[in-house]
Amino acid sequence: MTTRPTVSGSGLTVRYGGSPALDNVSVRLQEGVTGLLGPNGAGKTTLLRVLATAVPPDRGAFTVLGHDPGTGAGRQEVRRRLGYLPQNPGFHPDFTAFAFVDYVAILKEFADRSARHREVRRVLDAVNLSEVRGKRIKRLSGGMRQRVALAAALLGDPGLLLLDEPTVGLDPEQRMQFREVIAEAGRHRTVLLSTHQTEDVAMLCQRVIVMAQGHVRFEGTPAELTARAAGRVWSSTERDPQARAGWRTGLGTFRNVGDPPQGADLLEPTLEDGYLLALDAQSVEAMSA
Ligand SMILES: Nc1ncnc2c1ncn2[C@@H]1O[C@H](COP(=O)(O)OP(=O)(O)OP(=O)(O)O)[C@@H](O)[C@H]1O
Repeated sequence: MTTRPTVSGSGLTVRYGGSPALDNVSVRLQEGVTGLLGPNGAGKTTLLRVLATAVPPDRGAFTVLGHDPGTGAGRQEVRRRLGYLPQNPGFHPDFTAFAFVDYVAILKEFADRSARHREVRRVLDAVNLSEVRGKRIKRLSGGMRQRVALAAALLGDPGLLLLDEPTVGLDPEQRMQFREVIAEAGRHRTVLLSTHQTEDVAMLCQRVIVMAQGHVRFEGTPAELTARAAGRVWSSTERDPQARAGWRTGLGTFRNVGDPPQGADLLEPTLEDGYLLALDAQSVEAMSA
C-alpha cells in the first residue's frame, strides 16, 4: 500500500521506574485491522495508551492523520479523530445502552441534542444493538456490553480505533459476532486490536505486530508471520529438549517449534507457531539476519 499512514511514530519509550514498558518502538499503521499480539506485560496496553494520548511518551514522537499530539492543539485534533476501547471500560450498570453511549457523546462534546441522539442511534446500529438500546447494561450479555463500549468508541466516526483486548471473556459465538463488527469497522478506517487470541488475528487482521518486553518483535502480514514457522514445526512422541517450545497435543504426541532435528516429522505451521517463534529473541535475530 502506498497511502499515507494513519499513525506514524518512532523511538516511543515509556518508563514506569525500572525497565521500560515501551522501549524505542516504531509504529506505522494504515487503513484496515492490525492485530497487536504479545504475552502479559509486553507493553501492548502502554502502546495503545500512548497512541490514545492518555500517556505521554518519555521519548519519541508520533503523528495521527498528520497531527502531532506533542502540542496542545495537535493533541485536541488527534483526540477528535480517535476512538479508544480500554481494557476495562467503566460502565454504570444501571444506565441503558443508549444512556451510556449518550453520556460518552456528551463528554465528547456533541453539543446539539438531536444531532447527538442521531449519532448515538447510528453507532448502536453499527454494532447491531439497536433492538436493545433501551435495556440496562446490567441485563446485557458480556458480548453485548463489549459492543456497547465499541459503539461509544465509534462516536464521531474516528479515523483511528484502538481496541484493548475486546474479545476477552466472550464465548466463541459472541467472539465471532464481535469480530464481524470489528471487520466492518476496519473497512474504512485504521483499527489497532490488542489481543491474546491468535485466531482473532488469523481471521480478522490484514497486519500483525508482535511485542515482547517493550519491543516490537515482528511486523508484517499474518501470512508472513505463519511463514516464519515453515520447516520449524515438528511432531515427536517424546518432549524434544531441543525445541524452543513444545506441548502435548490431544493426539498424545508433542508439537514442537524451533530448529528441528534431522529427519523430523515436519508439520504445517500455524500463525500461533509463528507467534511463538517471534517471541523468541534468538529467532528474531535469525529473522533479521
Ligand atoms: N501504570 C503503571 N505503573 C507501573 N507499571 C506499569 C503501569 N502500566 C504498565 N506497567 C508495567 O509496564 C509493563 C507493560 O505493561 P502493559 O500493561 O503495557 O502490557 P500488556 O502487554 O498490555 O499486558 P497485558 O496483556 O497483561 O494487558 C508491565 O511490566 C507492567 O507491569
